[in-house]
Parts: sequence; structure tokens; C-alpha cells
Amino acid sequence: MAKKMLPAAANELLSALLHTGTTAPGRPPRAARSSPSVVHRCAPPAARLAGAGTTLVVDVDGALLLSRRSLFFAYFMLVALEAGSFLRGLALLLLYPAIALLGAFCGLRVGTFRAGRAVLPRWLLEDVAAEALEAARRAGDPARVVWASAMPRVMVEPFLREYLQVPAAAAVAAREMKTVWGFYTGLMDYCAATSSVLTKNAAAGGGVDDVVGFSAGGSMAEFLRSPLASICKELYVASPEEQSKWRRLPRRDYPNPLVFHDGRLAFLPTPLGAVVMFMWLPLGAVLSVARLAVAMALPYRYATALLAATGKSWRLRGALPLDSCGASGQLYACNHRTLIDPVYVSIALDRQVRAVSYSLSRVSDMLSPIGRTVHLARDRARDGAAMARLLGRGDSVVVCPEGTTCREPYLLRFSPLFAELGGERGVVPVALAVENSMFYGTTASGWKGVDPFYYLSNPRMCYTVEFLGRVDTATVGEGKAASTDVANRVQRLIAAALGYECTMLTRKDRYLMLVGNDGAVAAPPPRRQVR
Ligand SMILES: O=P(O)(O)OC[C@H](O)CO
Repeated sequence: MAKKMLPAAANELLSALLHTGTTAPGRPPRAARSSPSVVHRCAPPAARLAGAGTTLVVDVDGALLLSRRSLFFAYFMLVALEAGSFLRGLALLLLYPAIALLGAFCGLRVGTFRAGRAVLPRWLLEDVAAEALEAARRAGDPARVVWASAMPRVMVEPFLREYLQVPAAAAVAAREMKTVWGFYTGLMDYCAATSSVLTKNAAAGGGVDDVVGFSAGGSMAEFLRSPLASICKELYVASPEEQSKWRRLPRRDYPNPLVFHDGRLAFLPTPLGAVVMFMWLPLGAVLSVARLAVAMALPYRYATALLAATGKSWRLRGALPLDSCGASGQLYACNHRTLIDPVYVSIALDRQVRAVSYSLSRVSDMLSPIGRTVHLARDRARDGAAMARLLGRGDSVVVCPEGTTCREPYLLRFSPLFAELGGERGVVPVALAVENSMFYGTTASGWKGVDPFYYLSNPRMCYTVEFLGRVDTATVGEGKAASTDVANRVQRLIAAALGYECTMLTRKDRYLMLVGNDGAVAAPPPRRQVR
């Protein structure tokens, strides 16, 4: 009981901190505080929201999100860890909720803050109640829905706009963060969206607009403390019984699919999860170095057995490709999950392979157990010649035609160059899946040099490798088939084997979304391309 009350009390306190604030000088008029005159114990029915002049205020934290504020800690911890550092996260863990905002935000650079767009949506989407979203969509005019949250705007608005497709005309009523010289101070500013809704309501006589509130069960009291509740004529509050039947929005029903996300944490840092992670970190750091040493020093047969004993395992699904033992000059095309992909193809084949890659940090390259990677330059002629040279001298070549990693069950567009190089031997598609328990070994916005260490510091991880039937590429050379068709076919085969979905998204799309650039890297000097 006490255990249950502690997080509840912490969240009450945080909620109070987030909602605090009297009207400061210069602020727009606040509507007279009054409670909604009618409170219904259910979600708002479609008939009530159909009117063109009806505005619906959705309590995002209490009604839309199933966890009802109990995950506030985790969301602030994600900001602290992903936009800040482990030290910041530790400070937040020790001082939450007293310094939730200060601890998570103070000192972060505004211009480079991307956690709201690149990290949080993944976790917030998993917390959306399908029934609450459905109820909010019953509003006659989506532009007249106000999405109210006690979280700072930078944490919640990208998720609402980009993944729940909240139109630009609809207001997101969340607090602004105060900034100084381009840095967040960790203090809240008055919320412009709330202000505009209140001003409009006040100008209209405070009762002309038909404003309906939508909250749920145990969150009603907190919602009533928010300024927007005071302009609601009626409040629809889903009862705890009704809310207990709500289910998480299935991935297939996400209004916008979640293909890309960034950040190092592969788990949601709840208070217990964060404590476990901080306790694991020193051991994980030592383990990552030890695992790396084993992988680099021992032959596969000994290394994989030893590594499996530490929780780093792999499995082969299906059989090895025919004549894999003797095949030389063979091209393998695999989907791209982490920078370690070619290593597992090599382990599965139990032979040396050459990996070709567009972007790989110098550190990762030096630590690779399969030797130096051949760097591509995104120049068809140059890259094609480099790969052809490797194949011509009998190397087994592993290429990841997506050109960048993807964590979710999607495949990005396959660049077709590989289909022109398979020759008579064709190309062997390889389907790869990876499970991480604590950290992602990839990053779009972070320092890629530590990718191997994050990957290797997972308590448990498992790679699954599946070789698919050889795809004929001779027809491309003969001009009978387009390389794009063959590349798309290979993509579809791998997607079918993994149960993933094919997309036409590219490396550029991923980097534009997660980092704000096109993901281009400096071309390698020609002498480093093939050795
Ligand atoms: O996910 P990226 O963009 O760092 O790409 C990974 C590189 O291809 C290295 O394997």
C-alpha cells in the first residue's frame, strides 16, 4: 500500500508543481474559476461532440495516456538521460519530483533539443488508450479539440502533431519552458495555447463557446486544477471501471507509423528500472570491454560459446546457404539493425567476410572482429567498382542496402546498386533480427564511436540470422531486369521472413526526422575504400 502511495504522492506533487502559477502581470485574462456545471461518468458520446461550435478539451495525461501520470517520472528521466547525461539522470532519480523540470531541462540547449521528437513519441505511443483516442476523434471538427497536458510543450507536442496527427489548427495546451541565451532554465513559462483559449472564451463572454472536457477516473481532480477546466461547461469523466477496460493502441492503428526513433535506452526508465540501470552501469561497462576482448581474440567457436555464457547469444534460423563453405565472391544483402550485422553473418557462415558500409565511426571500425570495413562514398561508379573488386578477388561481401539502421519492424528502401553486382552467383538475402534488453547500440544524433560499447553492455542480447534462397541477379547484367525490381524483391523477401513491413523511406528521411540533417557523411579518401 505504502509502495503504491509513494509514486502517487510524487506524481501529485509534480502535477501540482506543473499546474502552479497565478496570472502574472501582462498575462491574458484568466476565466473566473468555476467547476463544470455537469459531470458525466463516461467518455463523451459522438452526438455531444457533433456540433460545429463545440470545443473538446482532452486531458492528455489523465485520459489519453493509460498510465495516468504514473509514468511522468519515466518521461522526465528519458529527457534527462537522452538529452542530458547519466549524471543528470542520477540527479533526477535522487531528487524527483522536487526538481523534475530543473533536473531534466536546466542547461539543455534549445536548438539541439530533439528528445520530444526523436525519443519520447516511441514511449508515449505505447501508452495511448485506443478508446480515449477514439473518443477524441468523435469531435465534429478536429481543429476544435484542445489537447491539454501538464507536461512541457517540447515533450508532448511533437508526439501529438506527428504521430496522432493533431492538425496545426488544433491547440496543444501545454506549458512553455523559459529559456535564457538559448538554454532551457527548467522553469515554466505561461502557456500560450491555454492563454489563447481563455482569452477567446473571455472575449466571447465566457459562456458562448460550447466547451466540453474529457478526463478520466482518478485524474479528474488534477484536471480540475488546470485553467482550461474552468471554461468547460460539461465534463465527461470516464469511470475507473470503464478505463480499466481500455487497451493500448495497437501498433497497426498508430495514425502515423513509428518507424524511426533515437536514444540509447531500450527500456522505459521507471523508478525501479532506472535504479537497476544505474546499478548495472559499472558492471555493464566492464562486461562490454571483456566481451569485446573475447570477440576479437578468440576464434568464433570458442568466442560465441563464452559470450553466450555472459548473455550475448545468437541463433541460426533455417539452414546455411548451399555451398556456403566453398562459395567465394558471394554477395550477401541483409537488413540493417546494428553495426554488428556483418559480424553475425560472418559468425553464422564461420568464415571471414568483408563488410561495406556508408557510415561507420573510426572507433567501431578499429574494433571490428571481422577487420576493416570498406567505406562507401555514395558514388555509384566508385562504390560499384570497389564492391566488384572485392567480389572479383573471391571475398564474401556483406552489404546493408538500407544504408542506415532501423530499430522498428520496418525495412527502408533498398539501394539497388548491389543487384547490379551479384553476377552469376546472384545475391543471398539475409534476414536479421536483434533483441536488446537495456541499450540500443545505434544512434542518429549521438556519438557513434560508443555504439559497440552500448551494444555490448546489454545484460542480454540475441541476434537471429536467417539465410534466404539465392536471388538471381544475372538478369540485371543481361539487361532483362531492372536493378530496382531485384532490390525491391530482396527487400520483400527479407520483410516476409521477419514479418516486417517494407517502406520506401531512406537514410535521408531518418536523419531529417531524428537529427535535422540529411545524414550525409564526409566521403572517405579513395585509398581507404578497398584494401
Ligand atoms: O545507423 P547509421 O546511420 O549509423 O548507419 C550504420 C552504419 O551503416 C554502420 O553500420
